Amino acid sequence: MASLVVARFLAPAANRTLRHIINKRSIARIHNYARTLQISLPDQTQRRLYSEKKVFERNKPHCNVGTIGHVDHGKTTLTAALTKVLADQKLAKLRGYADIDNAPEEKARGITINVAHIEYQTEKRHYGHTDCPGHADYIKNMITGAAQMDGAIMVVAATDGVMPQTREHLLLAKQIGVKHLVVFINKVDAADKEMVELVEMEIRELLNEMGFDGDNVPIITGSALCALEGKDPEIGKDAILKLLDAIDNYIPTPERELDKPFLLPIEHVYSIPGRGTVVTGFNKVIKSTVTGVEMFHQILDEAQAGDQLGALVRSVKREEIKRGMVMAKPGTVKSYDNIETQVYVLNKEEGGRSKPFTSYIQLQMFCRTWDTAVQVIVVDKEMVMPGEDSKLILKMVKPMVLEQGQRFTLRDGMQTLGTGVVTKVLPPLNDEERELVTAGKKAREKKLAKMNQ
Ligand SMILES: Nc1nc2c(ncn2[C@@H]2O[C@H](COP(=O)(O)OP(=O)(O)OP(=O)(O)O)[C@@H](O)[C@H]2O)c(=O)[nH]1
Ligand SMILES: [Mg+2]
Repeated sequence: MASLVVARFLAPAANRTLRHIINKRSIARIHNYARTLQISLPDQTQRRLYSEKKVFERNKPHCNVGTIGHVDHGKTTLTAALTKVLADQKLAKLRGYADIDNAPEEKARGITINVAHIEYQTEKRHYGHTDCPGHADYIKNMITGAAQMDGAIMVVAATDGVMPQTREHLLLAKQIGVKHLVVFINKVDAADKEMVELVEMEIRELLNEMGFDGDNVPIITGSALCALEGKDPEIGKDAILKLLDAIDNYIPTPERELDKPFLLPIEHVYSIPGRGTVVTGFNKVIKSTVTGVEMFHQILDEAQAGDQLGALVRSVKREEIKRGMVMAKPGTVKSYDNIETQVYVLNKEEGGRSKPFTSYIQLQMFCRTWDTAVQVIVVDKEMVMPGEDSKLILKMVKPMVLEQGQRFTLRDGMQTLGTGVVTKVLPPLNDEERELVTAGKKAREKKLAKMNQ
């Protein structure tokens, strides 16, 4: 029966009617049928599908980058400008500013709230680009966005220079594991030359201070707005081309760990394919099968580590899956609620708190795409001062999928408190400990007072 369907699908592949009805879904279906039946599609059909750009062609290395930096410095404008300049070379589809910041609240407030994923290519590589929000209220989204980057594009407006989230984003990116970055000094149309030079010096100093190679990180100056509006090519289009060149050459193509078991932190619920995959997290294990994989709405023959993957999963309701869960090969991941960590606590200048803290402070822990409340136990000392590196035990309100060596961020309300790495997983919390972790503030204080008597 199934083969009949395929035969019907393929036979008229050469005629125009089919070309019109070919859409993403029918192509996926054709591919999946073909795969299930272990037949290869005729060349002609393959070519047709590819020529319609509906199937992802893995003919260049893939690299994940993205824009970070202080609010209003021009990250989204730059993202749009990158697609514009590359669209002229047929290496991208133009994505306008309003198309990237497309949520009603983003439009109304003129700021980015959610990260946006964009794709483009250069001659050298295929890029997934994540445009992050700069506003301090949306650092949470920035952390998730940056966690996917192999390299970052730090945007600094020449009119403002280094601002609080310039520092905070740099520090977070570094701690999350983004080792390489290039800098774009934007809005040079609105600043004089001296100002631009000063800002460049300031950035190099900051980069060195934060442990990046400040003397050698490429810094490109230009105007994203001019590039987007097709004005003043010297600071517009040419600057964007220079930036792309710096990205191509300064951010190395990452070595992907292709031999490790499949693991996909879920960012959006949508759909993806694979075989025998499990969606897990939040104490809940859902078994399912991945029936198709795609990247940027194009079908993949095969997904790899590092892809911006979309997976179609069979018979799982949308409401059952949430951001923060992970998809993984059965039996390869575990969740924990008690861990030992090494944490660097930010000082005030780095956007951290000004006062020390002691055991039993409740914080929010951010990791991959999830976040959860944790209770902190300070080990080996009374209290932790801002700017200190400390061993902390974190007791989590709910078990989360994690592993030793994993990096995370700790936040206290709207403030980033520190960043760290999981050094050891500890035995699960007992009932008493769990009660203390999940209790409200008053009940916790009461319990602690009793314990100390
Ligand atoms: N003069 C000038 N203005 C620019 C330039 N690039 C961006 N802008 C303006 O700066 C403002 C902020 O730009 P966005 O691209 O939204 O900034 P952003 O960094 O994405 O902001 P958030 O995502 O909210 O942090 C907009 O009004 C842009 O038009 C530029 O090169 N020159
Ligand atoms: Mg933006």
